[in-house]
Amino acid sequence: MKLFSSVSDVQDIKQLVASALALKANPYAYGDLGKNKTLGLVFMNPSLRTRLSTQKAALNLGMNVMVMNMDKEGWALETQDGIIMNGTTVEHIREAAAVMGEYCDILGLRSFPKLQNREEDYNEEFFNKFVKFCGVPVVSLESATRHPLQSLADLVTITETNPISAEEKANGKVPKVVLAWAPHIKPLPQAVPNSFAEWMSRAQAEGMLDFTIAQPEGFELEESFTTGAKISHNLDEAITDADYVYVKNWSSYKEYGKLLDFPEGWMMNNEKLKLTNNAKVMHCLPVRRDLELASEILDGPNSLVIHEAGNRLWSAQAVLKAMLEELK
Ligand SMILES: NCCC[C@H](NC(=O)CCC(=O)O)C(=O)O
Ligand SMILES: NC(=O)OP(=O)(O)O
Repeated sequence: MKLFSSVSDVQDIKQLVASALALKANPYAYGDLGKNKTLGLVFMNPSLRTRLSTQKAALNLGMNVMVMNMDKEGWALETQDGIIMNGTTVEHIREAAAVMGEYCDILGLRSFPKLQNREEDYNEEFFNKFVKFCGVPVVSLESATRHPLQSLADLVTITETNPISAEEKANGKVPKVVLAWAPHIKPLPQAVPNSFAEWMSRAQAEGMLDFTIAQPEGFELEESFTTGAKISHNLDEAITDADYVYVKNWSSYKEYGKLLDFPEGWMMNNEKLKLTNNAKVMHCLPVRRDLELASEILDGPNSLVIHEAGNRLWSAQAVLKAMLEELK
C-alpha cells in the first residue's frame, strides 16, 4: 500500500481488519519490520488519539517517529501556484513537503477542511498537493473529507464485538449499524461521517453488516459516500433494533460551512437506547458530553468509545505494516 486516504486504497477490507486484530493479539510480531525506517507525522490541526496511536503503532513496528506540528511550529505554508509570495506565507508546500519526504520513509498528514469553499475542500487540494510533492507513501491522519484510520478502527471494533451468534449468522443475520447525527454548537467537518459511511457501505456490500444513516433534513452527506445506505430523517425509527449506534455531529454539505438550526430530540440518551437491541454506542472522540451524547451513555455499560479509541492503535499498525511491506 502506497497511499491510505480512503477505503478505495484498500484491496481487501476483511484482510486488513484481520491484520489489525492479529496485531492486537501479538503486538510485537513485526517488531523489526520498520527498523531504520522513519515515520513523519504532520499536523495542521489538533489531535490526541491519532497522534498517540499512530506513534505507538510505528514504535511497535520498530520505526523511528518524528512529529511536526506544522500549524504551530512550521513556517506559514503557501499552497497556491503562480503567486508572488509577498504576503504572510513563508514557504511553499512544494518545498516543505519535498523536504519532509527527504527525511521520512512514510508521512502522515492531518489537514481539516476550512469549511469555506466546498469545492476546494472536496477536491482535497491540500492533501493531494502534499502527496504529490512529498514523494513518499502517505497515510491520512484525517483530511478535509475523510478519516480512514478512524473508520478502519470502527470496523475493527464492530467485527470484534459483533453480537450475532454463529447460528444467526448461518441464517444470514448481520448486525444493524446506524450512523446517527448529533447536535453541536459549531459547524464540524463531514470527514468522519463521510468516511464511516464509505467504509460501512463497502462492509454492507461485502455482507458484513446492515447500514442506516439518520440525520435531520438538510444534513444529508454527499451522495457518493452513502451508496447503498438506508437513509432516514427519523432517529427513533432508524435506531429501532440497532446493534450499534455511531453518534457524530456534522455540518450541512448543502449549506456548506453554515450552522443550521436543527430539531429537538437528536441526542442519544438512555431513553432512546431502549428502542435499540441493547445497542453498543460508538463515537470517534473528542465528544462534548450532554451536547452530542448523554453522559449516562458514556459512563454506562453500552459505551464502546474507549475500546474504539484503543483500536486506533491496531488499525494504524495494520496500515503501517502494509506500507512497510511494500517499501522493502
Ligand atoms: N478527529 C476527530 C474529529 C475531529 C473534528 N472534531 C472537532 O473539531 C470537535 C471540535 C469541537 O467540539 O469544538 C471533527 O468532527 O471532524
Ligand atoms: N478520533 C480522533 O481522530 O481523535 P483525535 O482528533 O484526537 O486524533
